[in-house]
Amino acid sequence: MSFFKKIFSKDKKETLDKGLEKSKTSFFEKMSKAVAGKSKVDDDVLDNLEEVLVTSDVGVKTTLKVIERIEARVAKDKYLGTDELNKILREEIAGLLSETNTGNATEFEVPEGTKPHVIMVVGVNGVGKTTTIGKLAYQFKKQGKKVVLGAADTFRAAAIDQLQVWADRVDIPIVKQQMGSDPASVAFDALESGVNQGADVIIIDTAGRLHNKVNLMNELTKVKRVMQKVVGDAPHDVLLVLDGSTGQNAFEQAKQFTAATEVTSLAVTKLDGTAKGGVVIGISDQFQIPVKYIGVGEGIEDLQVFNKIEFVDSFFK
Ligand SMILES: Nc1nc2c(ncn2[C@@H]2O[C@H](COP(=O)(O)OP(=O)(O)OP(=O)(O)O)[C@@H](O)[C@H]2O)c(=O)[nH]1
Repeated sequence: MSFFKKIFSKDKKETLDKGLEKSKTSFFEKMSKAVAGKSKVDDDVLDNLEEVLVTSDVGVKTTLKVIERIEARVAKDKYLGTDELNKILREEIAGLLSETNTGNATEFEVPEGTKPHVIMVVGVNGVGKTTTIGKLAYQFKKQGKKVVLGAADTFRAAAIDQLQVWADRVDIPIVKQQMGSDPASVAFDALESGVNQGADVIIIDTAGRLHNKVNLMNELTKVKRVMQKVVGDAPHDVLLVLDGSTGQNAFEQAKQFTAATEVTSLAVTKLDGTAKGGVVIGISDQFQIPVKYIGVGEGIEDLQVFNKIEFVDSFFK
């Protein structure tokens, strides 16, 4: 491992540890109550643990799987001390998540052979969509890639303005039209401009109004169809951005969006400001779609590639 990589990994770990602080404090407080006065993991402790996991936003289905695994260990080991519970949780949750072949990445990367690589970003207003696009663009630019943004969230002027702010900050071109114009037309222009400029990555921001699923579906389908007139197999990635601080609501949004369009990856933001970080464990267990990125702060460097082992290590440390 190079010196640079070592430094980077340390920074990444520190940011992750700090970002998950609220979730961890809340989790460990609940855990110490759950095992108070007990030295052995018994049925009472397991009941309490179940409640801790559910109230930490891990989600009921995933919680039940974790409890089942711990029950199996209790049955096998006969005596399991409560002082070992964190370590066991860490092992069992890592084991559970490793059954899905996703969330193993350690670097921001664009697959070989798709140039331009087109990422269509979806998600409701306020979840951190624009910020995630900006941070992602910054990471790709840092790798020397040519990035172009497309402001196809034309529903609100603020969305276009905010994306412009990020384009300026990262110093990359943006393709936009007036508020209210056809999102598909903006996406078309952005792809055409990106292709002409020899872009490696084109990131398209889209509006996500959930109040009408049929409209949302139609709009996203149209944007995709029009993009394909320029780049036949676009979009290569449909990234759904979810606000981690909304806990179970993020689950609901994931369900609704995946029903409206084919989502290929997830970003879970705002994990730093919340005690609901456990939601990432449930989401990565329950959706067949990989969590690719997590937002652990407002700074430009605070979007991380999600790695389930690093995450679980940080969470249960
Ligand atoms: N603490 C924290 N704040 C974040 C993170 N990601 C985004 N935010 C903040 O969340 C707020 C909303 O982010 P935007 O990127 O504007 O959200 P959006 O989904 O694009 O919303 P609109 O532009 O309003 O449609 C901003 O204040 C961001 O700074 C994160 O990982 N951590």
